[in-house]
Amino acid sequence: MSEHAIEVHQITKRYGAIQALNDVSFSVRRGEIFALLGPNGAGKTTTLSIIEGIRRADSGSVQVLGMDMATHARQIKRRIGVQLQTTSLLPDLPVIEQVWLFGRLYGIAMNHTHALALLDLFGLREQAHRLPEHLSGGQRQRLALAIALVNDPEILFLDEPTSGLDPQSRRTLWDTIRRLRDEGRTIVLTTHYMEEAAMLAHRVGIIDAGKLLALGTPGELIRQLNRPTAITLPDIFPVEALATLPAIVAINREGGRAVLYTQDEPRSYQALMQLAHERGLLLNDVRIQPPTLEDVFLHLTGHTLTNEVMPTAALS
Ligand SMILES: Nc1ncnc2c1ncn2[C@@H]1O[C@H](COP(=O)(O)OP(=O)(O)OP(=O)(O)O)[C@@H](O)[C@H]1O
Repeated sequence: MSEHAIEVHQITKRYGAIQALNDVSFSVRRGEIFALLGPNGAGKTTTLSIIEGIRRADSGSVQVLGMDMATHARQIKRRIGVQLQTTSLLPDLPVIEQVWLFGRLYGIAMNHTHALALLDLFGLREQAHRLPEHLSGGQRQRLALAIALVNDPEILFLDEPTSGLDPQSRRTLWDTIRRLRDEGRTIVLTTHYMEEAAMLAHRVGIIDAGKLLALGTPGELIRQLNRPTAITLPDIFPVEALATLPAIVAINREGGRAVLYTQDEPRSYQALMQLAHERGLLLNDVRIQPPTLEDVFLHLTGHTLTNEVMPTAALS
């Protein structure tokens, strides 16, 4: 059995004059959470829908679970789950009936107990007889996930699963996604939240303007950037003393703060603490800022990922 759940080879896609995808290739390993990270219009949804067999690429090929999408779409579709956009929920159907309906589309006759058990997994038992419009945003997203699982899929596709959610709902959904992957499923998601890719995904593909620009674990992508970490502290040491600290590549002093740029944060930090100890100075309010995926994105594209900043409460 191939270690890859998905292999995408050189896919391209045009919509009239718009080159939505340009020679995109990557693979997704079995059992990983893979995130396609990019801004609006980058080509994330197009990529996902081609892998799901909803759209066709103009050229290139896609293998899913060892089968070619061009020849085995039916077999593949039985083994994957696609999270609907919540706007695609049927407005007049109570929650539990939505689950039954999608089960029937897969030829699965779910009984009441089975459907309730699925809703239970997503904390939706009490909402079973409500209409979608009476659910919160987070509950609607969880219902869409529950529906994507009716056929017990091996691969789950989630298009911007936490878009528009508040920080608490977003964290809850991250936990749910991790649990689904712990059950052995492969998860492919798209996001334009840098923190979401960094915290949730094993590997990330960075996509912009239809091109896949980089691929790797968040740690690898950040390390390849080879940028120093910034250590900000009160400006209480002479610059000559700071310059003797190991691995420091630059020092800035401004507005009562000193910023040390280091290639080896643990070594520099330890030596800094030692320096404070030797001089009998108390060192508090020290901030450490390693480079982030946002820096990687900026470096690759020359522009920022998104104007929409995730509230920091989501990270606390
Ligand atoms: N059906 C379509 N017809 C014409 N252009 C399209 C169509 N679907 C997408 N596009 C264009 O193709 C490009 C890629 O769109 P796509 O939806 O794949 O990006 P995305 O990264 O998923 O963005 P978003 O997060 O906004 O959905 C965009 O320029 C978009 O406007």
